[in-house]
Amino acid sequence: MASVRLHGIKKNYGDNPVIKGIDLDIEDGRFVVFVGPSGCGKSTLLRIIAGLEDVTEGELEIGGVPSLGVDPSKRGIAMVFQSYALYPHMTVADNMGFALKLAKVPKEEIADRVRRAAEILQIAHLLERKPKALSGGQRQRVAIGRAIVRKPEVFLFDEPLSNLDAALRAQTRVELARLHRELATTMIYVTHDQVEAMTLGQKIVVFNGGRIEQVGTPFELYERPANLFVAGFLGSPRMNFLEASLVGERGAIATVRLAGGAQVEVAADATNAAVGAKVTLGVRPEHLRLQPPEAGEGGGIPGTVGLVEYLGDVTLAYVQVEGMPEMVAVKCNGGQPAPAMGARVLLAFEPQQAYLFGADGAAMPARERSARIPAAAY
Ligand SMILES: Nc1ncnc2c1ncn2[C@@H]1O[C@H](COP(=O)(O)OP(=O)(O)OP(=O)(O)O)[C@@H](O)[C@H]1O
Repeated sequence: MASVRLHGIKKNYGDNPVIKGIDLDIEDGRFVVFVGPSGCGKSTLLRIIAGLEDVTEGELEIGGVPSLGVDPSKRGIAMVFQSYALYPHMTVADNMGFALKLAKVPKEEIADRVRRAAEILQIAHLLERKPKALSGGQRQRVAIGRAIVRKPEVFLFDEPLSNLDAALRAQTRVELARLHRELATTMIYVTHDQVEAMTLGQKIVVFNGGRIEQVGTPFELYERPANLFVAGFLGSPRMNFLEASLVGERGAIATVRLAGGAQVEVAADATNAAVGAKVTLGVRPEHLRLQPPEAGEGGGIPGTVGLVEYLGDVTLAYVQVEGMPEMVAVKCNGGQPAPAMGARVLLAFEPQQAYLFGADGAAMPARERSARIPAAAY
């Protein structure tokens, strides 16, 4: 097991800066997920840790040892790729033991380590098969087994589940979490799938454009996104954003006016923003309630139901906000009657469940929400 420390890491491909200064501490034994949109540099960073890419600038320590320039085979890491990269002419057992054979580990020990890894992954009955006689999920387990037998200090996973169908992805996700509990080894996992990130990561690192947007537990990132990017990245459908201007603030409750004219309250400390400042109101689809328009007393955002999607457990209603171009997504409990298309409604929400972002995209702090963060995560 080992910690991983990145300091001031930059990487250019020619004139193109793809990693723009990364500082990150990964504690020993943690499961850390790198997540972000395509092209944000997360795979490049993983490959830098693995020693498959040079850096332009910066420092890397694995287990407290400066590791840039150290040969990949000497870094104590094992990497599992999206393409399983198994040797087709070798049996599962030979595939799993191949790196040990190259390292001249005695035969009996190789057989022993392969057998133990195969038991952990429940593929002991497949050891004599060739890869072509395996399903995609089984091949992926062999690829993971090949990493386990090397007893690495750090596992690196680069989108290992993307070639599996949805059901198998879900099952393998659960197995990876179990594997991490059993081995208690540091694992760094790259994905663009927010469900994988939320379910596997003890710590999630959200990347965008070669930079880190936020680091936190799944709970922290979902409940307390630092900015518009993180707020919009995690959650499906994503958080609704509505342009607004600040009317005033009292006792950490801000009042904002939407471009369409509606005035609503948000639990946010807007004392650093001027009255009239442009802000963005953010509300997650599950925090909105559809009310009849005559319920207007308590305030709300008037609109018209433009589209209804019945998904079984939930129904999604998309509401066209009055006087604004935006459609707002609302998650309605599947047990409730579906709202009618074309119905006029008021969108209501609790001030504590909404967010306010300044003109620079940063979230304004909210005392009430912070209090809901549990002390110990995971
Ligand atoms: N060998 C290379 N030469 C030049 N540019 C590269 C090279 N490898 C990656 N890039 C560029 O670096 C950027 C980051 O790529 P990277 O693969 O790290 O992104 P990613 O976040 O992992 O995306 P994806 O999820 O699509 O794999 C991209 O713009 C990519 O085009």
